[in-house]
Amino acid sequence: MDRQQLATLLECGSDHEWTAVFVVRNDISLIASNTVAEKLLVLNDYRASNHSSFEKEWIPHICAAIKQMGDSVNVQKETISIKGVESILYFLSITKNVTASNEKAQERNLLNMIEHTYDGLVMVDKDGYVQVFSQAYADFIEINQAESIGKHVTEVIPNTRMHIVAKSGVEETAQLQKVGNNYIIVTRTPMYQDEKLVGAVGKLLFKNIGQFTALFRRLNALEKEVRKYKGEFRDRNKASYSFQHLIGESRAFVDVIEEAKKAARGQATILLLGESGTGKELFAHSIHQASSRSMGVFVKVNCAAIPNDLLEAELFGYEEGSFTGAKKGGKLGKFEMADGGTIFLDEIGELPLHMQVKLLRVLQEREVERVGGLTTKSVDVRVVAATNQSLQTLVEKGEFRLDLYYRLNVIELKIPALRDRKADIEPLVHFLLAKYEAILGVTSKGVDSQTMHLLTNYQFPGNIRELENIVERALTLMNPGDWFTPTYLPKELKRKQGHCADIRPLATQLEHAEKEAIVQSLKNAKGNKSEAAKQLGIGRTTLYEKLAKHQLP
Ligand SMILES: Nc1ncnc2c1ncn2[C@@H]1O[C@H](COP(=O)(O)OP(=O)(O)OP(=O)(O)O)[C@@H](O)[C@H]1O
Repeated sequence: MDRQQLATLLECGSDHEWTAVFVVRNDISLIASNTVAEKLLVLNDYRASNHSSFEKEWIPHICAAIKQMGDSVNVQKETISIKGVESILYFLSITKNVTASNEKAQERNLLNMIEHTYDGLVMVDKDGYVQVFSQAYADFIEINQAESIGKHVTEVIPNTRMHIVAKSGVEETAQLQKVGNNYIIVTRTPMYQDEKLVGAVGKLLFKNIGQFTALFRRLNALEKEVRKYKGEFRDRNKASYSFQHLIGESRAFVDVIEEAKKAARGQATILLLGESGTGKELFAHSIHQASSRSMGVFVKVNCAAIPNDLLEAELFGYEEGSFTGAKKGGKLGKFEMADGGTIFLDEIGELPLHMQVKLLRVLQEREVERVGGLTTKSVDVRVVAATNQSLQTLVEKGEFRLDLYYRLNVIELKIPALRDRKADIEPLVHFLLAKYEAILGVTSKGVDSQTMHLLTNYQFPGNIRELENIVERALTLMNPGDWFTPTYLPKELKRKQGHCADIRPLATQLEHAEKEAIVQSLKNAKGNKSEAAKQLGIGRTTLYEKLAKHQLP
């Protein structure tokens, strides 16, 4: 074998399986393949050895090093003659262990990940000895990372409980731990392998309590904000009245209140009928408050106030991008908002026909479909509807669907007009007077009998709303502390009842007439008091007394 052949032999082998050849001549020379040289980097050391120590010490040493790398090795020895010189060839047939090297690579990746992902991480075995310690953690507590491995964790981390968790198997979440002058927040999790406790992993969540407090404050602020919005939503969508706010003692009124209280107990749809201003909305609020849904929201929809093309989106909501101008994230419809509560559909007679069909479906299926949506959502809502129109007439005219009318009219409550329950007028006037005195910050002596008489006999086409306006107007025009006299009633009301002049108490009118007569007679007598007394047919002393009484000069 010449040098060239030997060189080829030395460098043979593939990536996964390669052969290292060592040639020992005359006890002193050594040649190894480059592959082995690169891998073991100890070639020069072999060169210095002799044949006997090479075989006894270095071959086992090289084999051990190869095995430690996870590969397997097989040694063969052959005696050959190279250019007449006897030499010994050692063939090391090395097989790379792919699995082992993959595992090594995975381990390296994992450690790499730990270094880059976690702020601080420590892993101990079941006896509390450190197996892994991330650089960030080491930097934070100012220790040498490499030196920490293998030490007992209590020697590395002050006030640690890692060794306790590794023994107890009980997780400790978000615990405060003092490190130097700082408080840190850590989580210690026991580690199991084949259901056996093998150690624990500790994670540093916050490097100082300040970070945690800042996060905690932020969370608190967000929570407050959510509570505020929830509160605002509930405030805007809550029933503000209950039956005790409804004033009236007439038989007709008391009867309808009783019916409404019974209806409130169930879940059936209620239709409130009555002229405008009779208190239908107040009834709807009160029914919700007296029902089992009182903890839920009360959502009011005025069907007459919403433009036709917006009505569907308003009632059932819409999905994002369902039309130009649709809000990002879509919008909740009133039915969804009222889930668990009551929806009050005021002026239901104004609902356009195409929407009546959709409403009918919701009432039947108890499901809503958002505009632009592909799915339906079930809602648990009680419906209370109201109208001042005759739905039957609308049905006859083809403006209201008969099927919807029946769906709504499960329980019908008719609220009588104020003129049909005159006994309610007086208590209502007193109630409204007190209400508006408080609102306007004024006081009055009360309502005189003439005014009450006029009010009781008035027809009130606008019902209680009209009475409310009359009382507010009077209190605004009156001097503080005055009586509510007919002077402060609207002319229209007095005219309709043939009441042409203000009627004031007789004594007041007599006083006023006396003062007028005195002023007139003094004018006629050009200030001569004796002459004026003569004209008036009274004595001078009496005239002087009356001048003083009326504070005339
Ligand atoms: N029984 C009552 N006691 C006290 N106030 C009442 C009573 N009924 C009605 N009101 C008052 O009268 C006004 C009109 O009532 P409400 O709005 O409930 O009437 P409505 O029948 O719903 O009217 P519309 O048909 O015009 O919507 C409200 O300010 C309400 O507070």
